[in-house]
Amino acid sequence: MDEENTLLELNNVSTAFKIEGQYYNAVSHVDLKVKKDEILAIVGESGCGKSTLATTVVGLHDMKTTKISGEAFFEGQDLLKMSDSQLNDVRGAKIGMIFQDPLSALNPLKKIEDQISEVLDYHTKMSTEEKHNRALQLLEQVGIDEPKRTARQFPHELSGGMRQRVIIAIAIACKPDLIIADEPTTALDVTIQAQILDVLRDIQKENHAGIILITHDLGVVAETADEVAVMYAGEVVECGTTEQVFGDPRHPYTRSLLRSMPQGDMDVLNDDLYVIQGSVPSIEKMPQAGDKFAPRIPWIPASAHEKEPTMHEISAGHEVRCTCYKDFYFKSLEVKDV
Ligand SMILES: Nc1ncnc2c1ncn2[C@@H]1O[C@H](COP(=O)(O)OP(=O)(O)OP(=O)(O)O)[C@@H](O)[C@H]1O
Repeated sequence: MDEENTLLELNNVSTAFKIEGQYYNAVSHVDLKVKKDEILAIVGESGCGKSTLATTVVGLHDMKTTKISGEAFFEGQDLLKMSDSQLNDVRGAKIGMIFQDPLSALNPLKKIEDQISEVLDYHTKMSTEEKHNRALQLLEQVGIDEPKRTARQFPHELSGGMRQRVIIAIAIACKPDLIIADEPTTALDVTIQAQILDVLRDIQKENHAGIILITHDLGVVAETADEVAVMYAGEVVECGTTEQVFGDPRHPYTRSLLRSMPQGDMDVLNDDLYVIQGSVPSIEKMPQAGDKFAPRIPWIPASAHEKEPTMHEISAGHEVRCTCYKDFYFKSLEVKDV
């Protein structure tokens, strides 16, 4: 791992929410690195803690009901120790954020240009003319055909894809070093999704930014990401390059996810789509110790799991949690073999 290129380094990050007087972990002991010029995808089913991890990094939790521990070094400073005003300076300037629902992220009462100017006002000393020119340049950069027209419009006058482009324009307005995109294409149809991903990739190349792309869409990951971290029940269960994780998936959860998508996990029979047994437990019901995925693969004997699962290096940079990957097999195959 090239330390000089590391933009963000998470060490042992945990986030717990207070529910009826008790704290429960939504994110547990996460170690991750995001490098310059790279897209790290965080994948997993709904409820695995992907968004919580992202909002933890940028300090968007109500600390009256949230406990956060660990370190998140960004350009040498621990984001988790920053005051609100320090975080306000970082968010929008050095870290840009793109969230799932572009309509709720935009102010319905303000014209697009004013919304872009707002972030420039907060973080730069640009003149009115400079801001105007920068807004048009940004709209062009994110692939809007008529920047002047769009600049004068309100969010409701734009299509979903256009709104998401505007959100990206706002997120990159100050040329952030890191962009966090949480399900940026989920609300969009497939053609528009591909265009938005192209925009993100272009920006990453042009600005040399690092991107954290949160998604449950493995197709998007395969096409876009350089590195992948698979999360289950608040933990990273497998990480590595996209080639490593998709080409040689090891953790039972990763293998199940890949097998549940068309053309996934080619080394196993794929004539029918696999359905992962059960669902992600709510945080109150999450197993507190042992392999959290074990209840969903009950045919694997308890002795295959570590009592306190740790990460194991399969090859340089490719890590998998728990030793159970060595004994895992798909139950449907067992049935077919009979
Ligand atoms: N503010 C909160 N208070 C209590 N529990 C929360 C809070 N935010 C999230 N959770 C719980 O934490 C767990 C992780 O949620 P999170 O949204 O991070 O998952 P996710 O993988 O991003 O899922 P999705 O794709 O649906 O957003 C879930 O069980 C969720 O219900």
